[in-house]
Amino acid sequence: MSTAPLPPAHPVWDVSLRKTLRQGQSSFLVDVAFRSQARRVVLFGPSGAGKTQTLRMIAGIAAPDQARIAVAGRVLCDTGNGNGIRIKPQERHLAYMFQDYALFPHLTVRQNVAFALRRGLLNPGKDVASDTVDRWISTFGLHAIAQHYPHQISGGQRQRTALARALVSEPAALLLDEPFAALDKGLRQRLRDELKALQTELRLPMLVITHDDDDVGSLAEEVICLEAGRVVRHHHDPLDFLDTQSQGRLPHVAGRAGSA
Ligand SMILES: Nc1ncnc2c1ncn2[C@@H]1O[C@H](COP(=O)(O)OP(=O)(O)OP(=O)(O)O)[C@@H](O)[C@H]1O
Repeated sequence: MSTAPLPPAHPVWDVSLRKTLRQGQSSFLVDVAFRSQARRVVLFGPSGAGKTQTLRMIAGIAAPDQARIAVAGRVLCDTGNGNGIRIKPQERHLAYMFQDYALFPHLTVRQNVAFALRRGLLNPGKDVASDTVDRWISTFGLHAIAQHYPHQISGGQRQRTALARALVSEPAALLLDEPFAALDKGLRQRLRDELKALQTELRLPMLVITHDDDDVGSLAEEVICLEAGRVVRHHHDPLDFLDTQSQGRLPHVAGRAGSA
């Protein structure tokens, strides 16, 4: 008897959202929908395509006009369901890493990492005891700089601190906005490899925004291309995406190799 695996009950990413952004006389419509079973998905598109706005609505820090958003089987927002579901950002259990990392400048590396575990309104103390914080400080090799402030550390160390801070609360998924944009080329590739290895170990769903092909090549299982606020292509194979990109860069495209 054949034992074909059952299809998974829920897609990892089930996103359908709409929002009109208005500024003065101009407006911009974000109308994005995609479903994916992949754990490492890249949202790719030129500047102004609507990538950050999409991520902000998934995270719950921007409110869509209409949406149904479910991540890893949990419905986070459903405006079409009776009174509607809009889970608060802090209750979505998603970690969001901003383009500029948004570390707290007046807190040390250790305090920044511990921030998500604070109770009440007080910032964590400099020597806050926590096995979880220790684990992430150690995973990202931050021991030597744990008592430094963000302005005293390098770009790569800032990025690692931001990732440690994102992971310390054991999120259900990781949302990363241009995680490597602020780094130089060599460091970028090293941190991509580290991030991929970590994601593979944790099996944590990860949605990454980028307009860098190399991020796609290193990280993506699937690629969703956004232009002018909409999904224009969904590549289930990142090699297809890279192929399309390289064809687009050729001065004269005579047809794909192997095609008639
Ligand atoms: N509050 C707002 N009011 C009106 N338009 C806005 C507002 N915020 C963003 N936009 C517009 O929405 C569009 C999408 O912006 P978004 O930041 O999502 O782009 P992006 O794809 O992330 O670009 P980048 O790669 O440069 O970060 C842009 O054209 C931007 O000007």
